[in-house]
This record gives sequence, C-alpha cells and structure tokens, in this order.
Amino acid sequence: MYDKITPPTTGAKITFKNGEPVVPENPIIPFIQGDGTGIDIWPATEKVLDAAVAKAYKGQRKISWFRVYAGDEACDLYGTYQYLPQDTLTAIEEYGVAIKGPLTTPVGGGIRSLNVALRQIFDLYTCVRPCRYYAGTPSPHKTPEKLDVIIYRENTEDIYLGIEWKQGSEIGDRLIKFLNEELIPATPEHGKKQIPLDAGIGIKPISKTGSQRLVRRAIKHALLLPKNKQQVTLVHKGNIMKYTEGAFRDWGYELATSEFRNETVTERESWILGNKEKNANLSLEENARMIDPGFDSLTPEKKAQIVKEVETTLNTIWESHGNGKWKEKIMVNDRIADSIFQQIQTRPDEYSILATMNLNGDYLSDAAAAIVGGLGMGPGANIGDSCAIFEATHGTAPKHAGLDRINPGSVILSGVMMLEFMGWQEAADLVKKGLGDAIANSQVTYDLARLMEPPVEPLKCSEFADAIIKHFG
Ligand SMILES: NC(=O)C1=CN([C@@H]2O[C@H](COP(=O)(O)OP(=O)(O)OC[C@H]3O[C@@H](n4cnc5c(N)ncnc54)[C@H](OP(=O)(O)O)[C@@H]3O)[C@@H](O)[C@H]2O)C=CC1
Ligand SMILES: O=C(O)CCC(=O)C(=O)O
Ligand SMILES: [Mg+2]
Repeated sequence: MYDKITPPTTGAKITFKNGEPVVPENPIIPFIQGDGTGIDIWPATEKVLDAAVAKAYKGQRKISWFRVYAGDEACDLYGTYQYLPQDTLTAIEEYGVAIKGPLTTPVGGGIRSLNVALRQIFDLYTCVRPCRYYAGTPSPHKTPEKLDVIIYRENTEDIYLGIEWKQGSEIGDRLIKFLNEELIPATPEHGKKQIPLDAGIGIKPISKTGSQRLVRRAIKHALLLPKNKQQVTLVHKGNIMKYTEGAFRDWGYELATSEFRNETVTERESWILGNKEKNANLSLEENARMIDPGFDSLTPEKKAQIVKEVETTLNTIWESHGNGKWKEKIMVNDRIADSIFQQIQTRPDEYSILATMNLNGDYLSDAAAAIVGGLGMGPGANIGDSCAIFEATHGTAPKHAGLDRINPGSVILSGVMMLEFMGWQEAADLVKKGLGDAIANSQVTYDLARLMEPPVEPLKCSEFADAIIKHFG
C-alpha cells in the first residue's frame, strides 16, 4: 500500500462519524516535520505532546506517530519534484487526523503551495485560528489580554484556488481580449472599463456553498462559548467586491437567519428590536431612520426598502426575540476588512469569532497573533467533515532554521487543538498550563525574550519544550 513509508506496528485508526472523530486509546497520527524550522519545532512538539499524554493517562492512552513526508524532505526521499507524494496523501486519508510543520512556497513562480494543496485535496474547508493571550507574554500592544478571538477562515477557495494567468501568456492575453471585447461591454454596470493589456489575471471565486459551510461551523462554535462571547462577525471587503466579498456577508446572514433562526440575532435586528423596546409607539419609519443615519437623504425606493426591513423583522421575530430575548442569542454582525484590522487593536474585547474568506483570514490571523505575542503563539487547525490537519499560522521562518532557537509554541498549541479535537482534554490542559507557567516565569524563546522588560536570556527551542513539561505540575 505504501511505497517508502511503514505505519507503526501498534495503534489504530481514528475514524469519523457524522463529522466527529472516533478516537481509539492508541491512535496512529501521521505527522509532517516541515521545511525550515520544522526541524527544530517538530521534535519539541512531539516531546511535549507525548509527555502530556503519558502524564494525563498513565499509559492508558498513547499516540503512535507515523512520519510522512512533504516538501523538501519528500524530494530527498522520493525524488525530484515529489513534493507531496502519494504515500503521504494515502496516510492522511487513512488515519484521518494529522499534524504538520510549515512547508515552503516560492514567490512569483515554481510550485504552488503544498499547504493549500493539502487543504483542498482533503476538503478541509474550515481553518480555525484562535488568538488568546497567555499571562506574562510580552506584547507590543498595551492590553493584549483583551484579545480573545477565534478566526474561522474559509480554507478552500478565494484566490487560493490559484487560477491565474501570467502577464503576456497566450491564454492570459486571450482572456483579457475576451473580457474587454465581449464580457465587459455586455455588462452595462461596467461601463467603458477595460483591463490593461499588460495585466496578469487572477480569478477570485467565492461560492455560496463554501461561504455557508464555513459560517455554519463558526455559529456552531459560538453556541459552545460563554454567553458574553457568543458573537460571530462576518469579515469582508464587500463595499469594493460586491459579488464575492459582499456576497459572503449576505450568504452568512442568510444562513444565520435561516438555519439558526432561533439561536441568532443580527446586529441590525437587535437595533430594530431595541428601538421598539425603548418606545413601543415608534413608527416603522422612525425606527428605520434610527437604524440608518443617512435615511433622510436616501431615494424613496431605498427608504421603502428599509421600512420594509423594519416591518418584516418585527413581524417575524418580535415574538421570539423581542422584549430583550435577543440579548440571549448569538449576535451576528459584519465588519469591513480594513476596519477590523484596526478594531482588533482599538476594541479587542468587542470581538469573539471572526468568520472570514481565505485571504482576509490569512492576513488577519498573522495580525491577531502579533497582538498576543507574535507568530510563535499562533496555533491553527484545518478541519473538514472526515479529516483534520493541525498546523501553525506561521511559515518556515528559514533564517532561524536548524539553530534550535525558534519558538515551538504555535505548533505545540496546534497539538493542543488536536488533543481537544480528539477529546483528550486532560492532556491538552496540561500543555496549556505548562506553556502558560513557563511564560509567566519568563522561560521563553528569543522572540518573547527580546520583548520582555527587562530583556531575559532566551531559552533554546528544545529548552522551552523541557520548561513546558517541567511546569505540567
Ligand atoms: N502553513 C504553512 O506552512 C505556511 C507556510 N509559509 C511559507 O513559509 C515560508 C516563509 O514565509 P515568511 O513570509 O518568512 O513567514 P514566516 O511565518 O515563516 O516567518 C516570518 C517571521 O515571523 C516570525 N516567526 C515565524 N515563525 C515563528 C516562530 N515559530 N517563533 C517566533 N517567530 C516566528 C519570525 O520573525 P523574526 O525573524 O522577526 O523573529 C520570522 O522571520 C514561505 O515559503 C511561505 O510561503 C508561510 C505561512 C504559512
Ligand atoms: O502556503 C503558504 O505558503 C502560505 C499559507 C499561509 O500563509 C497561511 O495559510 O497562513
Ligand atoms: Mg499566512
């Protein structure tokens, strides 16, 4: 079945039932060490996870690691250009849950991302990236403890589908000609616009199915959070890209108010209900004026549309959500992408789950990780209906590779997410305690050490792993 790898002789497969993992006591878990600093981070991660499982379950549970290959080390073993061998894909498919270090993607040419390929091959449509603060972590931000968000990033489409044509290529030129001469003139709203003849062209597909299955998962997660964190913010640049980013927002609201009607309230609905609660005699038009500050300068059609929105809201959900009941529901709101980048800094405690498209989520997860200590503190998970691959937010950080200095925190915390996904909460809690206490005692790698005041002597990557284990208690 496998060409160059052999599964462990002990252990059993994780299977999936209705999208949930069914985990044996001794699961076989494939791992990819990763390029660049993977060589430093992976051994540290494996050591910490094994120690936590051993301590939590006293031998009753154990992970059998199965080394599989991707990236540069796959080419070393399988031959030139064998970046993602079939063996690796077969193993991940067979064992269902895997964890990986970062993989290199060249800029401007060469292979397309292996990380993205894995997400697409296994339809891991949800990328979950929590950003929370561990006490004592130095941060350039004044109040990093106020940020506690989970980014739910659509993981399979958007520009990451990678459908683009190089400037000057034969098909690229044909496409531009077709757009300029046929499709744009046939679309009145585009007027006389023309694409420059020397442009590269990329396609940005955002589907209703992809958007809604992502938002569905985000809302289901919100339902499990404490009441004060039950909020899902749809992040988009829908003012500029109306039929992709704007549609993501609309499909998100549509899903929330159809599939989760009783559990959710949208921000605009909450204003309409709140206005009526404060003044039972408020007319529909007065209410409409209060939810839309520019109401008086709108066209009659637009005004009528907003009045209708108020009427429909009150008719359909006053009974179930009115008289303050909406305050117990999951709040679904939306924010424009550029605005959310400043809001997570200026009003971090106003956000909880941020549901995004692929590119926005990629940017936002690095930015949010920076607030809570940097890319060494940014874990992640790629989750589908029958497979999950855990990986950090950061990349290969090549300038630090092989120096035993990089922060393994993000991959270790990705391992924590994996343990939680498996239902091994006791082991996950031990790692979180160990990591938190190591940081609180200023036992940190270079990235955090340089931010501390006064600066502390950094631990090596491997020493940080040992410090985490010592702090299990
Ligand atoms: N999922 C994946 O596998 C990903 C892969 N990549 C790929 O990785 C390669 C390198 O990308 P690049 O843009 O340099 O981004 P990286 O995330 O690899 O690194 C950028 C910088 O972030 C800091 N950093 C990253 N990881 C850590 C860590 N564990 N601990 C502490 N600091 C960290 C370092 O900053 P400093 O030097 O200032 O300390 C580093 O130089 C590219 O080929 C890219 O495509 C990128 C993102 C995700
Ligand atoms: O695959 C890559 O090289 C980059 C991906 C990335 O930045 C991410 O998923 O956060
Ligand atoms: Mg990224």
